[in-house]
Amino acid sequence: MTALTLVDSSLRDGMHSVRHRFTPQQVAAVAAGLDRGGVDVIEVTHGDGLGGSSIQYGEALHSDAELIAAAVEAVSRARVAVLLLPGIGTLRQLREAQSLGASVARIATHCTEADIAAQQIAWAAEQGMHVAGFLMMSHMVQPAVLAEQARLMESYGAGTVYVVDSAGALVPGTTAERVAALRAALAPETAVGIHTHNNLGCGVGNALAGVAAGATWVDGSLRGLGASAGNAQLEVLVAALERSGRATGANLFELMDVAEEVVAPLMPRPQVIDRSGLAIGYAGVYSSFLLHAERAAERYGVDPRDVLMELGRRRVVGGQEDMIINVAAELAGVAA
Ligand SMILES: CC[C@H](O)CC(=O)C(=O)O
Ligand SMILES: [Mn+2]
Repeated sequence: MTALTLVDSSLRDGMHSVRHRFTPQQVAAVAAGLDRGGVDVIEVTHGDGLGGSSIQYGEALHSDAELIAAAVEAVSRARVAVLLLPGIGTLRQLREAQSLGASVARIATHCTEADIAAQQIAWAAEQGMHVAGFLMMSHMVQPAVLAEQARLMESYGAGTVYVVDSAGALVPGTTAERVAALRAALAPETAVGIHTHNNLGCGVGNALAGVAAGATWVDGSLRGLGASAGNAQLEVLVAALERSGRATGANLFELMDVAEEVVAPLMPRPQVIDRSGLAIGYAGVYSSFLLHAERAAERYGVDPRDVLMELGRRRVVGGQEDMIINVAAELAGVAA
């Protein structure tokens, strides 16, 4: 059985929860703990990836370069990964990250837009980085369609392709179908990854289902720290994997300690599934729609959950935020 690659996203997906305000000292403390805990890959960058710091996505307190350098310095065996979304981050920023010691490049696109990552994936693979293609909002397409997109990423040079449940809208069965479709479509030497969110309370369960279906790169965050309802809680995931007979190579007690003593004090609030997080997962829409939906709903006197549900039914994706006002107005029976 292929060994699992355990990936931590606390210092990247968790950035959304702390409004991109981690300091190099905090990054170093968390990364050192994850390294001691036996995590294989530690992802560090702005929540929206390299170059994400902006008025649009939220200004970070420190540059990606400072944070990557702090993580690289703090680890002795784990690899440091960076996220890049084509259109937000640039190859120049990826080159800088690599020169600072990042050796894994996670290149993310919407689940039907793998082709926009051809250049970035090919470049990073040529530089000798391990490239993980990240198919976001994977619940929005059927498994066969997702598998075609994964094959595109593989053809550009990705060594791993991920099913990414950005909205936390998958459940164990629909997760397993997608992972199995990728596993069947990709070459045996290409790994399949699983990145889950907890909006429907299935973060850890979906990761387990993904691993049972053939995923070998598996993501989590300490204490679940991540966007919206958070990610699969890494220390819980490790315990559950071990109890399901999959060795992780991690030191569980060390991870528990880092989660409790280092990460928990940095969290603005416990990572719970509140009604907003649950509505995002139930509707299957981008978590960034929430604020817009709440504002539009208030303006037109409707329930934001109804707005989110209708956006989900219409399969509205990032970039179509102007639809949110139209939907709220339509639900209120008035012109936008
Ligand atoms: C905006 C990037 C996004 O947070 C990537 C990710 O972790 C996801 O889609 O779940
Ligand atoms: Mn995520």
